Amino acid sequence: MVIEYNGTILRKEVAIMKEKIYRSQNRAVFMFRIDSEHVVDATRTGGLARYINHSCAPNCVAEVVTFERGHKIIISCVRRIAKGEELCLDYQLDSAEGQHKTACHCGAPECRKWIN
Ligand SMILES: C[S@@+](CC[C@H](N)C(=O)[O-])C[C@H]1O[C@@H](n2cnc3c(N)ncnc32)[C@H](O)[C@@H]1O
Repeated sequence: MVIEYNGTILRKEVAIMKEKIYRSQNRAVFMFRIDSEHVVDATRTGGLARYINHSCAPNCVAEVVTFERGHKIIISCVRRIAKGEELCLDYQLDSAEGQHKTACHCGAPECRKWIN
């Protein structure tokens, strides 16, 4: 394990509402979808894991561990990581359209060009 993705677990509907509020406040939004019904909101309560960028050839993977009393998102490495190397994840975001697409700058030879 490298780090846990901390934050507040929200139902999907609440997360959608909160995201609108954060955007209206020009706040950067940090959210991680656990499953179709739950999201971890790290915008105000999260730790350093929220700053991990996307890569199409990541050195880390995020796994959702489900407990009786909730969920945890555990980030582990998938290969040896050199000192000073940036941690990165494949966000595996649903594909977006038009202006909602974000160009990927991961620089990997196998880059898919978009993060969503
Ligand atoms: C969870 S934040 C990652 C931390 C962010 N870079 C920061 O400085 O706060 C996710 C956002 O970072 C940017 N990002 C992350 N990985 C990227 C990539 N490979 N290419 C382009 N933008 C990326 C996108 O704007 C994305 O919505």
